[in-house]
Amino acid sequence: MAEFREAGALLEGHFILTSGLRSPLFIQKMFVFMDPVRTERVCRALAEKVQATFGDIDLVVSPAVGGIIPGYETARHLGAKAVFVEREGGQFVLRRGFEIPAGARVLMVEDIITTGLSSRECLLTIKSHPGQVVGAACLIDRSAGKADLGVPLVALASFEVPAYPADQLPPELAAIPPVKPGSRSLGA
Ligand SMILES: O=P(O)(O)OC[C@H]1O[C@H](OP(=O)(O)OP(=O)(O)O)[C@H](O)[C@@H]1O
Ligand SMILES: O=C(O)c1cc(=O)[nH]c(=O)[nH]1
Ligand SMILES: [Mg+2]
Repeated sequence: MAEFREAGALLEGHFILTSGLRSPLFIQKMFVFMDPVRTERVCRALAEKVQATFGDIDLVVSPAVGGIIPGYETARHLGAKAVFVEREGGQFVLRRGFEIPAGARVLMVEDIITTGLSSRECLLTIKSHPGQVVGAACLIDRSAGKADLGVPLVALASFEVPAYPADQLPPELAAIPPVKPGSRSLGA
């Protein structure tokens, strides 16, 4: 978390998350990923945890946009290849000629997990291809382990961050105009 704090990535306000939930805290991971040296440090640490938990990995698959940089950098430290899925008509698909070879030991790498919805969508797409999903990894798990991905998850940091349905906002949050920083449902 110190790396995220030092990068100025811990933002306070009123945020609309990709799940539609509202939160007073947003982790702007791109403020970490804009610094290659910092990104190397956090992803090396994640790769060490992954290696110790799952063993060798052949291929990392990440959900665009946020997962692309940590997926690539974590793969580099694992000695693996890295590809990503991206949204086409709202669904994650493997485009650009990327393939998941049969027999490959596959790791899903996400930047941040809140509800786990994006990770589950990504895993569903991965499982529609050959390859063996051995688990998932993320830099920050905002659910403190509550999100169920259906595969084992390794998180570099894990803590519970408040998030509320839009119709159950505490008054101090309702008083702030909301912003939506993520890329889900952005138009063409
Ligand atoms: O666990 P969840 O409730 O799904 O929330 C976490 C997801 O939200 C963010 O992505 P977002 O769709 O906002 O777009 P981005 O990857 O372009 O930042 C983040 O990168 C995760 O993918
Ligand atoms: O849940 C999200 O959409 C989300 C939360 C967060 O802190 N950072 C982020 O990029 N996305
Ligand atoms: Mg994302």
